[in-house]
Amino acid sequence: MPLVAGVDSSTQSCKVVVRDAETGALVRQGRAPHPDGTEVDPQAWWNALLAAVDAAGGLADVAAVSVAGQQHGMVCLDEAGRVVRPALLWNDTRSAGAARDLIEEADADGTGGRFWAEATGSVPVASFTATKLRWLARHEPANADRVAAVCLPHDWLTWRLAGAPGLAALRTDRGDASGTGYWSPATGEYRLDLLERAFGRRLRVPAVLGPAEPAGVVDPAALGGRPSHAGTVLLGPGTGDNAAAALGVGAGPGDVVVSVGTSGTVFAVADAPAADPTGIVAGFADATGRFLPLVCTLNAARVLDAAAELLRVGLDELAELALAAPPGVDGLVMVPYLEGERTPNRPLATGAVHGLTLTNATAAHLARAAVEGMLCALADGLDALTAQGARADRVVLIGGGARSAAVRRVAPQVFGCPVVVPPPGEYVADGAARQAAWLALGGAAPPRWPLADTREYAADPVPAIRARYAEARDRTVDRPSG
Ligand SMILES: Nc1ncnc2c1ncn2[C@@H]1O[C@H](COP(=O)(O)OP(=O)(O)O)[C@@H](O)[C@H]1O
Ligand SMILES: O=C(CO)[C@@H](O)[C@H](O)COP(=O)(O)O
Repeated sequence: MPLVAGVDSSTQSCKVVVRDAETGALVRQGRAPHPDGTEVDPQAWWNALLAAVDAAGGLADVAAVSVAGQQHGMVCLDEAGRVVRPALLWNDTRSAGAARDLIEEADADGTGGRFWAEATGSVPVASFTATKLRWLARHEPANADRVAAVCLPHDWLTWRLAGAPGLAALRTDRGDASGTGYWSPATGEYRLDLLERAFGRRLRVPAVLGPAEPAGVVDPAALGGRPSHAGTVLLGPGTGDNAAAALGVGAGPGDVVVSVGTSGTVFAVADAPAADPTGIVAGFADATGRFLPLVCTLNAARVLDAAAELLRVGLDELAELALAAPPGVDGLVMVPYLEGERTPNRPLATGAVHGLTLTNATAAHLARAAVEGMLCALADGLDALTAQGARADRVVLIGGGARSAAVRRVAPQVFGCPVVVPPPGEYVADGAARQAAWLALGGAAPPRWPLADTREYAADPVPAIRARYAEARDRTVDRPSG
């Protein structure tokens, strides 16, 4: 029974699972926190990875390991492989102006969105790596001059596990490459002309591997003296966290996955690439050789964290409170743009509460307004995804926020379709482990791992919730600058 490991280096923490490669049975797991903030020294991710590996009982008995990670983050390396500056994360909005410039520069007659969607599958917003490179070139020229290579969080961690053997050894996969803004899911090729357009010159980028192509082997020295496997430990190509989650839950036709993590994401596996010129749906690639049209919001689980903090309750109590208020919250609406927003593209927006009255000024109403508002933003994403051709027979709900009983029960009312919730787990790390198992066992497809004990939540849709939300969303103003 070979064992494999999967890593999820996500925004808030690093999670490691060790599973049986053939059956998928969970053997052990561990986690370690990441620092707060939207720019992070990658060394903190490496330290957390080692701590999570230790908490998961080490890698001495695993045959292969794959790393999945938060998408888009800009990790810049100099010629010697040193990190040039802290990485700018997917939720750092300082490059919103750069995104706007890149779109405007693409075409004078206002069709820049179409240009980018056709070239890279997506229209750049501040999350995308290309916009961060433009920001760096314009705002930190001395740092920009030192950059020799750019890669993503999961690429860098995979490279560190391989012993950081020189820039030529950097590897990535289709899923994460598709979030850079300079790789085309449709052609499977880099668009280094677009990287040059963003940054002013070309940079070394990681080679893009196929779904089960090894990225190398783990360097025992990289693990800092921890016991290592007697044989070699294969390194998988890894992938972005959403592509890994699709693999982790085994998303099939008719499944739309909704992840309520730091980001809120709505995505499906597709046979053809997407190219949405409005930029609402990002046309990513998946981790099996197919495609992953995806909508991402900046505000998801942390909206619940903020509401709990505001009401001075824990997350379970917040859910109880929310479920004590009526659907539609007697007219109270929360527009949850606490970090600005990416979908819709409103980087300067702030959150707002609309419709406060003496009737609905209670803790329970506010708790439910937070849950409904966060889910309505995701429901807008679900509409956009189905408008692009995705079939939504059911929603598979995952991420830390899916642990909330209120999120699980309110979701079918807002989404208007049944919601399937797998047991609480680390589905991104599981997807990475399943990729590692694919490498370890070989074959044309990843091993079949059953998704046991899912629970279905059904409820009559309450269209008034979304109607009121849409009205409040469009009345929510941007933050004054300065
Ligand atoms: N019972 C719960 N109710 C609501 N939110 C929860 C609950 N448990 C965890 N969370 C939230 O889940 C989030 C972390 O989710 P996770 O999917 O691990 O995020 P990420 O992968 O982006 O780091 C945290 O913001 C945390 O507060
Ligand atoms: O930017 C995106 C997707 O485009 C985010 O989904 C990031 O990949 C961060 O993921 P989490 O840490 O929230 O899982």
